[in-house]
Amino acid sequence: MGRGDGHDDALRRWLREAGGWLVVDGALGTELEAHGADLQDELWSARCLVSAPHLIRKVHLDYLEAGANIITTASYQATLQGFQSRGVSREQGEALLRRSVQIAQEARAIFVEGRSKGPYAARDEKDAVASGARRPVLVAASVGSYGAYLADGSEYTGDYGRSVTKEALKNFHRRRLQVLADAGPDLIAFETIPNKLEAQAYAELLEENDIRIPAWFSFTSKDGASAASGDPITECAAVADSCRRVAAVGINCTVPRLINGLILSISKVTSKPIVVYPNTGETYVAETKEWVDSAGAGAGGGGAPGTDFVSCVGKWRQAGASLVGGCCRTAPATVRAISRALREADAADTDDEFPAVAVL
Ligand SMILES: C[S+](C)CC[C@H](N)C(=O)O
Ligand SMILES: N[C@@H](CCS)C(=O)O
Ligand SMILES: [Zn+2]
Repeated sequence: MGRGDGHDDALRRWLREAGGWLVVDGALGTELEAHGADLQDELWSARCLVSAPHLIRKVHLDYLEAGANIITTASYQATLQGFQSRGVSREQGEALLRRSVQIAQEARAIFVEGRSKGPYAARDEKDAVASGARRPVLVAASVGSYGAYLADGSEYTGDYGRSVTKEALKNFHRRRLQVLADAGPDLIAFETIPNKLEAQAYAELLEENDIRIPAWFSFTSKDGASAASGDPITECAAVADSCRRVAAVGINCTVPRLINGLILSISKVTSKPIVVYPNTGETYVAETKEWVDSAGAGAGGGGAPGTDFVSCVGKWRQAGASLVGGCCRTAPATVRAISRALREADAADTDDEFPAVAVL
């Protein structure tokens, strides 16, 4: 198992300073939708970079207030090629990518400013660290997979067809990745990766473009043993493990019941931190861009997404996850509950170390 030689140190340091775990935010796209944004569009959430940047900032802020340490930008489905097919020039497209990072940075600035003045402002730095009030607040630039750009749900199948080679994937992502990295995020989140080929393309791009911002690789799975394409999850995670630029490896937008087994499999091939942020367990129907419950019925559109999986967070932490959040259809309430569950898992751990002794 590879150990990073510097590129993953920042994330390990943030984790150490935070006491071992960090809370990732919840869904961005579906939460924008819950606030009334229309994502029935090939650009999906990236559409809001033009139509509703204020709403993106609000959702980021809601997650920070709910306890997220990491907010993920609205660039998941923002690609130069996607923008171009809508008549957006290359320059304007690059500006929108940079804007996605700026919006998250603005939300962080507003949050940090409020935190230092609010009623719970810690009296000094020592108090602040002890109370968790100074946990890091980080911006992760989202890079959605090629399948996200295709807008046909293929981030959940990994079926890109034979003509899509590793070189083609590298060419597709290269400039977008560079623009996002140059915008100065703290992390780069390669999300919803459905196959090994795309992970290999990302790993090579990180090296070739000398991207020094710590990245995480996060895969989707439908069966708990492999990435969505059928490539064994251990092989996919091994690609991430062997790239010194990758700071964490994990799973997102996958049903909660598969997460524990996937953490255990990933931990067999890497000692890098493990990130998990499942969806609510509903299924995405690409044709209608809607979510249905496991029985195939409509998932209730704007209804409050569940926080059901939160009872598993302690178990996931024990299995080896150190970054935990939510993906599609989760909400700030989910993140608040995750944050509480992680604190409780810590407390339970401490109780184990110092068992109560009735009689001395
Ligand atoms: C994470 S999925 C729900 C994003 C939307 C998808 N790429 C589509 O355009 O249909
Ligand atoms: N960060 C993205 C992931 C979609 S699978 C979002 O939450 O919209
Ligand atoms: Zn998702």
